[in-house]
Amino acid sequence: MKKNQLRLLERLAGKKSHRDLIISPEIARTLCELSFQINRQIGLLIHRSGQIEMVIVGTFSGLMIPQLNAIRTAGGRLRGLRLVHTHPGGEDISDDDLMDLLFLRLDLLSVLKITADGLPERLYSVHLLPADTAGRGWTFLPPVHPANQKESFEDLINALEGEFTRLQRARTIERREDRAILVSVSAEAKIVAEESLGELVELARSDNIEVLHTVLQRQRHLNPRLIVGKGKLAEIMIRALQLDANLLIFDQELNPSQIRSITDFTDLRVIDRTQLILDIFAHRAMSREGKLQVEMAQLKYMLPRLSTRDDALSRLTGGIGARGPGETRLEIDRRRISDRLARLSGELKAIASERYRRRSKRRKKDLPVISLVGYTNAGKSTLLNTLTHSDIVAEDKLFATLDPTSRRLRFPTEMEVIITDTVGFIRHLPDTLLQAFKATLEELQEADLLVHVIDLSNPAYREQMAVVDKLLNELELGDIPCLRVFNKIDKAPYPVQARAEAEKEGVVISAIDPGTLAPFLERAERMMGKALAPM
Ligand SMILES: Nc1nc2c(ncn2[C@@H]2O[C@H](COP(=O)(O)OP(=O)(O)OP(=O)(O)O)[C@@H](O)[C@H]2O)c(=O)[nH]1
Ligand SMILES: [Mg+2]
Repeated sequence: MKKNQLRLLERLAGKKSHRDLIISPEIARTLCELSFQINRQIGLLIHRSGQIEMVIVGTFSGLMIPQLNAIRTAGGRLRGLRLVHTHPGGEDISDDDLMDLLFLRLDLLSVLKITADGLPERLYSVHLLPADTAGRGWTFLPPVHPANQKESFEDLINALEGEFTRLQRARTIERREDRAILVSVSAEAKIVAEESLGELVELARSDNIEVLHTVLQRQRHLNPRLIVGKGKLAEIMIRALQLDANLLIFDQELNPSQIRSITDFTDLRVIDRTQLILDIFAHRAMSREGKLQVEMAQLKYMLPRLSTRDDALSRLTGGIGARGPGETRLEIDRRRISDRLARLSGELKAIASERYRRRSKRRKKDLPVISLVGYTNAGKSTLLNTLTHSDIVAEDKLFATLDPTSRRLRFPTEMEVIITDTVGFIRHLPDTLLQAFKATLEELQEADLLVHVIDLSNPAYREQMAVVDKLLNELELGDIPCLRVFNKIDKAPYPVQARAEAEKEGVVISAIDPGTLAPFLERAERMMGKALAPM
């Protein structure tokens, strides 16, 4: 580039364009002339006030827009910046341009086409819409010659911002909650993917997150970098903007580089299923042990993700300072986390041995133990409450119970047992969580009888049973006698069939109705008797 060209460019950077026009005709002309001479795209980022914030020189066919975080915004839903750039190649708005508009939430994006003698030919513009029309979240303005702009740009932007705000205000009654779009990208069968996404919705609700929209994308091959294709991601971003979402939750576990590349495109917080479950656990844990276990799981999840040098991480962790000069800060954090993990593991061991001591005491009294296990929300706590007239927390939320609770139970025949309630299982249970809760779950090995509670009213109850059976095996509990209890018969869609089916494998109850529990008590007692009989 020649010196005088460079000087012209530099001078552009200090200029102010007309605030009521997309671009001043004189500036458009200079831009076209220069772009024509150097045969590269040139772009201007113009603030809503008209101030030119940045001049970007690209290649013949492309323009790299740097991170915009540092540039002041105009305080609205849109970014307060418009991009006007030349296309020396002569094409109008391209797909890449559209992506920039969407991902950067620009006020507007324009392309200046250049004539054969290097003058402005037409200005092509596109902007986002507050609500989809004809299935699209953006619209094109009629092309005009820059010297012939009739419409007020300021009026256009004010109207757009006004509409965004109005729609959002109408939608937003309660603003304290997180507002999320849930995304599943899966190669699994449709029904499996749907069930899993449905469960993700329940998980989000259980964590007090408002679910605004769900996206199910089935793909045979997952995009390794972004998981979803770029076009799909763009669509999601528009929805997020229109619905005023602040959180994106993926049903699939995201690896560090995926989180990073997705957050490169958006300022939404991005988390995955595992983090959501960890978050629920973090909110629910009551006992000291539970809290330590959850913290351990969270740190373990975070550790491998610390190697990404990206502020995505600080969004991911909501606090841990990830960015520093070079790797130094990260290294320290990493070490600090390792230290903390070591301390946690020590404390947890101490608690476990204390529990072991208590347990041996209980053993001396020789009360047999029944442990309730099962998928989350199956009705374990409800059953324990009904059986023992207690009122431990049982609610229609996933993972209502985290801390194990024990109660005494007297059978009709006077046999006395201890009955314990445990944390529920779920498909894709994060491994870090399973590891962290292993100590508590190992207590299940002391059980004389496992009672596997199943929610018969859930269409996916067969899969849920399989998930629980698999986890029980993994925890080496497969050898303990197990009674299947099919619960919620009152709510089952086809009760007669369901009952016939279930009674082949276990007993059928409705935990909210004490009158239905007799077959369960009888069978449990018989199995206990057998289990306790001397060999
Ligand atoms: N209709 C009906 N609802 C039930 C029955 N048993 C439990 N529920 C409801 O199902 C929901 C979950 O019950 P919980 O007892 O909390 O389930 P849980 O297995 O302890 O769940 P987590 O602790 O989250 O793993 C609650 O809203 C219960 O009222 C039943 O037999 N019939
Ligand atoms: Mg429970």
